[in-house]
Amino acid sequence: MANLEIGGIDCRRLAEVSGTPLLVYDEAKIEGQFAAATSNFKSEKFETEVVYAAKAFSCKAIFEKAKEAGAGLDVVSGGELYCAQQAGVDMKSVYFHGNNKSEEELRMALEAGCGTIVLDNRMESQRLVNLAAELKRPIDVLLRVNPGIEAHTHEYIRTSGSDSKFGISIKKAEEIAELIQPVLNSEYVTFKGFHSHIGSQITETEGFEKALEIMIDFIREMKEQYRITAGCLSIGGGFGIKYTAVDKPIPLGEMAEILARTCETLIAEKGVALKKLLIEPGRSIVGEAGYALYRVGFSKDTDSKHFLFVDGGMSDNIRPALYQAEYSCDIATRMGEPKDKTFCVAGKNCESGDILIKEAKLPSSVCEGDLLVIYAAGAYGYSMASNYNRAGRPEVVFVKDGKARRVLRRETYEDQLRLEADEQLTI
Ligand SMILES: Cc1ncc(COP(=O)(O)O)c(C=O)c1O
Ligand SMILES: N[C@@H](CCCC[NH3+])C(=O)O
Repeated sequence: MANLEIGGIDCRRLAEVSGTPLLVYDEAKIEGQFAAATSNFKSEKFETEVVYAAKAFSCKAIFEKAKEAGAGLDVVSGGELYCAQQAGVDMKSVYFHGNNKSEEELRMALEAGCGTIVLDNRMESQRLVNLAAELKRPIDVLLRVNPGIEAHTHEYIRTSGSDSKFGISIKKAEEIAELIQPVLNSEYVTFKGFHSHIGSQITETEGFEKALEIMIDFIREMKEQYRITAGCLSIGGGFGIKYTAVDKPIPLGEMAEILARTCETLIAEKGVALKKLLIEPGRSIVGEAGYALYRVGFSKDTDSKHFLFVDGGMSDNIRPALYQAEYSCDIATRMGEPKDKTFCVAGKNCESGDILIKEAKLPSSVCEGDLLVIYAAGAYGYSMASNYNRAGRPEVVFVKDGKARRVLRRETYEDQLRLEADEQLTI
């Protein structure tokens, strides 16, 4: 009976030291993914930049890894921006996204010296121009447009259909040109180009190639029809990873290379001068590097199911309940044993939908006290975790070369009570 090792460390030891549920990141895998993206996303025709999408997993330690890899940072809230500041990220490399940034967040970005705001709509464009003038702070902008591509992924994580809440439909060229006008007249805000993002967990190149073509045609149209020059294009993130044997993603490095080459061909064909191309991977950087370790508790048989309960659940990984997302798992303390029984792996949250894996083949010898590992748990698990049932968020450790470091400590009952208040409000 063997135990799973991550980064040269026995899982049982990790669980003994840190407790469970525990999120373990193999640092070498994170570094490998950053390197695959940055080294393959290169061109002699234009500048390139890899921007890590913080929403996939954010904490100071991962922001530091992005910085070391020479990647920029995509943030979508004051909270992510603040964390980036505290991690010592170069604010010039920060791209601030979001469809409804508050005035407070826009001020914060301007005051922090954030490099680029990715504008979403007309109201935001005018608001930013006014605020930048008031604060006398320079800032670059990209405008998010919606190329209208239906990506092959779950409907909740598609972002680019014509009714998406993000960006402005590419069909509304005149409206887009009008929206950019105040920026072009602004002393402080500089229009750099366009952004598009077609969805997430996309495993084929086709959607991205299509998006590139549509966006490059659009850049040409804006130049010819409206004399608006967009030197910069971000094609967003969304590169898929392998959750189960069904997923056959294109490796991130290959994807990055294909996008750079496709863009070179397209700009040559269409006679478009592009200064810079960006990608914004999130999931593909951290997803497969993350291992969720749970302690097995009780088990029970119902009419048609063998339930195996673990000490976490939808409060640390909402994805199965929210998107019917599928994962693969093992009993980390029984590696190599025959997987001869089908279990339904369920969490401990008070919700029937709190199922992590509907049908998992595992050794029938599994018993209370064993450890269960869910693979590819590094993206959108911790970042979408909640305190449902006052479950505390798990501890997070980074492991590498037989060494482990805690990067986020376990959330305690006391941490939660710190938010309690009993103050009379002056209304
Ligand atoms: C604008 C934008 N960029 C990047 C990403 C990162 O996506 P992913 O984690 O799928 O790479 C997202 C999320 O889907 C996004 O909305
Ligand atoms: N949170 C989603 C992806 C949304 C990406 C953000 N636009 C997931 O877990 O798959």
